[in-house]
Amino acid sequence: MADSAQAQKLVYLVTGGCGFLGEHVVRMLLQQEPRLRELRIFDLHLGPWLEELKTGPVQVTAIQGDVTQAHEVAAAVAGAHVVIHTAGLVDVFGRASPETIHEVNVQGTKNVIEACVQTGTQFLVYTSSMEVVGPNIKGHPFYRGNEDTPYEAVHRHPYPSSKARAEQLVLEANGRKVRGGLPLVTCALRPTGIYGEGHQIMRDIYYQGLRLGGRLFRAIPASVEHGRVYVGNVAWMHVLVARELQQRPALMGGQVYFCYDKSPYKSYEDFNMEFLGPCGLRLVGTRPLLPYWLLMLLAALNALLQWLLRPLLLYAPLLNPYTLAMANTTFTVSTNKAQRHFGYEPLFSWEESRTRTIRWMQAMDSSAQ
Ligand SMILES: NC(=O)C1=CN([C@@H]2O[C@H](COP(=O)(O)OP(=O)(O)OC[C@H]3O[C@@H](n4cnc5c(N)ncnc54)[C@H](O)[C@@H]3O)[C@@H](O)[C@H]2O)C=CC1
Ligand SMILES: CC(C)CCC[C@@H](C)[C@H]1CC[C@H]2[C@@H]3[C@H](O)CC4=CC(=O)CC[C@]4(C)[C@H]3CC[C@]12C
Repeated sequence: MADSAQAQKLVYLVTGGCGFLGEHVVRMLLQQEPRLRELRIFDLHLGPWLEELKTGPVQVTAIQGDVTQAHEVAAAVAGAHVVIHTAGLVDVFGRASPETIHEVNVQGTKNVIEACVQTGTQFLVYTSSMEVVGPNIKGHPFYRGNEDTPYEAVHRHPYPSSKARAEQLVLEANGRKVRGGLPLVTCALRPTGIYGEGHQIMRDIYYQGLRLGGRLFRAIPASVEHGRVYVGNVAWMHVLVARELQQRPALMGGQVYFCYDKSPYKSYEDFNMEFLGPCGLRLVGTRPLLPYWLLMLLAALNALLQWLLRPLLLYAPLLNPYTLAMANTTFTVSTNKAQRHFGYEPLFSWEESRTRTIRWMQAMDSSAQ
């Protein structure tokens, strides 16, 4: 008892802890980080599921706050040993303005960095994205690349631009002196497209398929590979990187790591069918049903409609020029940098990741009926 009381001494803060990834990070920390004394969960919207966590041995503190408000961030960070900054505005559908995306993703990250410096927090893990690399606007493929693969990263869309700028700020902050004189140690994790329990886009595509009579129509050639990674493994990587950053600051400080696991390389649609298929949906066509030029036209039309309707309503379909380019450009990673630097191995096999995701979708399905 005395031993475990002594061992439980660390305070962690997870920003965005009620989001899709954030919730998995929170639950993973509670399961896998025995040195945890207090876990602070900071989010704009707090989830009701937090209540059930408050009965465990770790003190769980829910903080409703906004990363764009420097004073709220500083108050949450004060006294924390480690910050895992997952909060962000994930919008590639034109729901939010470019200014708002920048404010949350860039200014929010600046506020987190400054809060660490001012209050003396030494370890900061940032959830970046594959999108800081690509796909770029020229549609160049990134085929099974790693952290050192040369690639022309060119951003125009507000989301990847904001993630790239925020990642740069986090990496540049590595080594800054925090209050008390110790150096800040930072690193960034770059997930590819995350899937798993709680994935909103998968849910949307599933309901779209149901509306279309249980069918989805192939839009992208099966040969275009899109990188995907299971949310449980992304969460595990966050827990491990946060722990090991404290042990190996010289090696890991200022580094970026792609998030990867054993999920197969497939096209975006074929990959989704691994889960949607067992839920009764069918992907129609071995080749795209519409020619690419027509899809581009439809995507452009959607963008025009979004602009025209904006004063009246928010029209934000899945298909727009940006999402089409994303889905239609090969972007996959093949790396072992996380394994080499901090001993990462996926916690969940592909079979388990798949089963868990299917189980979640089937439960969603039965609760909807
Ligand atoms: N979903 C994906 O496929 C990928 C996501 N990422 C990154 O992972 C992180 C988490 O993404 P998801 O969990 O998918 O998104 P999400 O939208 O489910 O979670 C983001 C969380 O941040 C919170 N948040 C947003 N604005 C905030 C603000 N101003 N102040 C405080 N909290 C705020 C939201 O309330 C939400 O709970 C993001 O930084 C995203 O850029 C990176 C790669 C892929
Ligand atoms: C109807 C179209 C032909 C298919 C649309 C699919 C798109 C909605 C998705 C294709 C690729 C996705 C993105 C990708 O996985 C990388 C991402 C990384 C992030 O950091 C956030 C999410 C996302 C932008 C993801 C969003 C949905 C797609 C664009």
